[in-house]
This record gives sequence, structure tokens and C-alpha cells, in this order.
Amino acid sequence: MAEIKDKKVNDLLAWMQYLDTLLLDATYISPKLEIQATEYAGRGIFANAAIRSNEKLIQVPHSLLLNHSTIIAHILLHDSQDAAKSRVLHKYHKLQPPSTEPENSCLIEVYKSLSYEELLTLTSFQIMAMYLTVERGRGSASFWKPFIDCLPEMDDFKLVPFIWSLETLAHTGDQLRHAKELFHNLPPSTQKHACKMRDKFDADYKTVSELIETQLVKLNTSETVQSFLPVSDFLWAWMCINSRCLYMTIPESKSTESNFTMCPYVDFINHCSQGQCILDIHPITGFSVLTGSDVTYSKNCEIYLSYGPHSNEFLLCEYGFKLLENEWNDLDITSQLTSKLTAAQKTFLGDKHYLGEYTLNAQEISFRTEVCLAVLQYDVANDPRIDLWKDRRLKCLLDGVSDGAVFKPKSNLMIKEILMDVLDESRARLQHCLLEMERDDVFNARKRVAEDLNREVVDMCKLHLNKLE
Ligand SMILES: C[S@@+](CC[C@H](N)C(=O)[O-])C[C@H]1O[C@@H](n2cnc3c(N)ncnc32)[C@H](O)[C@@H]1O
Repeated sequence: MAEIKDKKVNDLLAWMQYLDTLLLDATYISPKLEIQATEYAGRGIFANAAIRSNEKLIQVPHSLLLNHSTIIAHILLHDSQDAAKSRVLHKYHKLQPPSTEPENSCLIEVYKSLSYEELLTLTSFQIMAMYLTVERGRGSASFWKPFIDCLPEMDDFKLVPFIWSLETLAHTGDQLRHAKELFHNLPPSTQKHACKMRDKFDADYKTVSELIETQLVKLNTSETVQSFLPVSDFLWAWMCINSRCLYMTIPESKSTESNFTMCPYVDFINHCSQGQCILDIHPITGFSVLTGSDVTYSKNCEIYLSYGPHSNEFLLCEYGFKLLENEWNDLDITSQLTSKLTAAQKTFLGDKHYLGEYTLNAQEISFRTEVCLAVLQYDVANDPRIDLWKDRRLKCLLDGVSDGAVFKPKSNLMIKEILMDVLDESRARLQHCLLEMERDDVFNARKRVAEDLNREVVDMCKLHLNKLE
């Protein structure tokens, strides 16, 4: 693994250093760290010397974080007349003034016309995706250029199933048929995850486009939303945010879902389930990364972070990669179980907050799944005497007073039946994948992840069926 002689990374480091001198913000990158190319994941951060436990590795001040608060402040810097705007700006007085580079003035006019209140109508995700799209379009006039240049290209998201599903729109004839078949060879829960992302993306683009449209009307310009906010650029920005944001408490955030930020340099850290870096956010100093309390690194070791307890399906859908071994893999049997529920059973489970998300992992069947299996044992449709709310055995299970052993025999039979069906369907999908002809590199890479995900489902079913024998 050679150190990246990477102009983009060098420019990023020079930018961070320049701003540190200018703003006296105390950016810190340990001299024991360096960016290297990895064989499996683009860039990564490595130790070039031994690192102790509890050692500070990176500190990035608020002014270099890209999030809801800093973006609003940056946009409002273009017009500081309004009192509300000034109040926001006050907190971020260290931000750079807008660039004086010549550029498309319409972009700036739109920034100027957006009021503080209008900006607050957008979610963090929407505002970040809008801003990143526009700032990328501003090229060297953007404060963030060195950071934006280090973000991935669309090609880096080629394994994300939501992206395959979008690409089918661009295909015709045989190519379209092959792309569709491949997508439908993914496990159903993966397809569902991809469709949910697509719905969220469409909704985000619609909301932001409508806000921009309002500004263009106000400005009485002939520019179109499509030229201001090309959907393909918005998609790139949306995916960059999805795959690189870090969670932290942001001032002025509207909800806990808004508590995330993009952070230059820190976003070069790759994921592993046991990643042992610790992230910290301080109201004054900003974002920092430390080694864990009993973790040390020797020279040439890669520094990892755990992005969360995510299954391969989740990692593939949200980030575009999967792990060879993943202790967090699970099997989603929500659709199989919910299709068996009567309306009354659904109402009861909904009322108790146990409707949906029925999974099992290599160790166990989740408690939610156990509850659903127990409820399915009450023939509510045919026996009017049953009142799920007053049933003592169910109450004991839900209150944790009993381990639900009384439900086990029938639950095991039901789960066995479901797993045998899932096993058959997954084997058939796997067979289809294996029969697919090899085509271009992207198709082949997607075909392989579809095979892998189906194989993981088959293995999970077999594991539980063996236990149930
Ligand atoms: C936060 S970035 C990490 C830095 C990234 N490798 C780069 O070159 O900029 C997250 C992306 O890195 C890649 N990645 C992170 N961890 C990985 C892993 N364990 N295996 C494969 N790819 C990984 C994925 O493409 C993911 O979307």
C-alpha cells in the first residue's frame, strides 16, 4: 500500500492548514496519521507510528464542518441585512466571507433571496443536498472546493441498489431487461430498502425544487430549477451525504435526525464492526476523534471506525459495500409474518408498538418476532371471547414476567414453515443470479453482491432450521 500522492488530499490538507492559521481554530491532525490507498475501499487513514490508547488523533473546528447550522450561516453570509440572519451569523463569525471570484450570479441571487425562515423549512438532509449541489457547481468560487474535490464520484456508488434501480430508467431493450432481472434477484428486503431510499430521494428533490422554484419566480429570471439544481448533481450530493455523514448534536437542529455533519478528513476513516475510534463533539473546539481507552495501533495499521451495528444489506444499500463476515447480519421476515396477521392482531401489535420489523439474527429470533408469533396463536377472527389486551399470558410475555415458553412449540412450527419458504425462494434467486451471463464490470460486480446477499439468507435459514430440528 503506497501513500497516496494525491493532489486532492494535499490540497485538502493545505486548505485546512490555511484556515487554521487564518481563523486560529485549532485544527489538529496527528503527525502519526496518513492517508493511503487501500485495495478494498478507496482511501483510508493509517498509522505511520505507534499510537497509544486515549490519544487525540483529529480535531476539526465547527467552521470546517458542513451541516445544517454552518450551511445556513454560509448562505446568509451573502446577505447580512436581516436581523435574524445577523443573529445566526454572530455564532459563526469565523466563517469565510463569500468569494469574490466571478461566477454565475443567479446562484448567488438565489442564496440572497432565501430567507432564514425558508431555510428552516428544509430538513438537514435537504439543505445539505441542495447546498452541496450548488457549491459543486460554483467550482473554485466555493469555500468548500478542496473538500468537495475529495468526495466520491457517482461511480463509487455503483453497488448501491437504489442507484441500480434508478439506472434502469436510462436503459432500453435487452439492457433494461437484464438490469431489471438483476435488481429483482436481490433479496426482497434489499429491494424494499432500495425503494424506500428512492422515495425519500424523490421527496427531498421535490421539496428543494419547489423552494428554488419560488425563489426563481421572486427573482423573475429565465433560469430553470433543472439548470440550478440538476437532478443528477442532486443525486450525487444526496449519496455523498448519505455515505459520509457523522452523527453529533448540532446547534439549532430541529430533530435528532438532523444531528449529523460532514467532516473533512474524518470522513476518510473506513468502517469495521469492531472499529475502535471514539468521536466527540465539543461546543467550542468542534469534532474530535480519539483512540479508545484500551486500543493501541502499531505502524501501518489502518484506523477504523464503526459506522454502527449494520448488516451487510444495510451497508450495501446505504454505503455501497459489504463485509466478508458480518456479525450484524439479520433476516427480515416482516412481510411473511404481517401477511398472516388479521386486522385485530395488527391493531393490538400497533397499539403495543410491536407491529413490523420482524427479524432474526445468527444468535436468536428477535423479541418483536417472538411477540408477533405469540399473537398469531390467538384465533381472534373466529373466537369473539378472545381479548388480546386482557390476555394474561400475552401480558406476562410483554411485561417480561415470563419467557414465553408457553408459545414456543407453535412459534417454532410457524417459523420453520416461513424459513423453509424463504430458503426455497432464496435458493431460486441465487440460482437465477448464477445463471446470469457475465456482462460489463458493473453488471458483474452487482451480480456478485446479489449472489452474496442471497447466499447469506440461505445460510441464515439453514442455521435456524438446524437449530429447530
Ligand atoms: C466515510 S467514507 C470512507 C473513506 C472512503 N474510503 C474514501 O475513499 O473516501 C465511506 C465509504 O468508504 C468505503 N468503505 C468504508 N468502509 C469500507 C469497508 N469496510 N469495505 C469496503 N468499503 C468501505 C465505502 O465506499 C463507503 O461508502
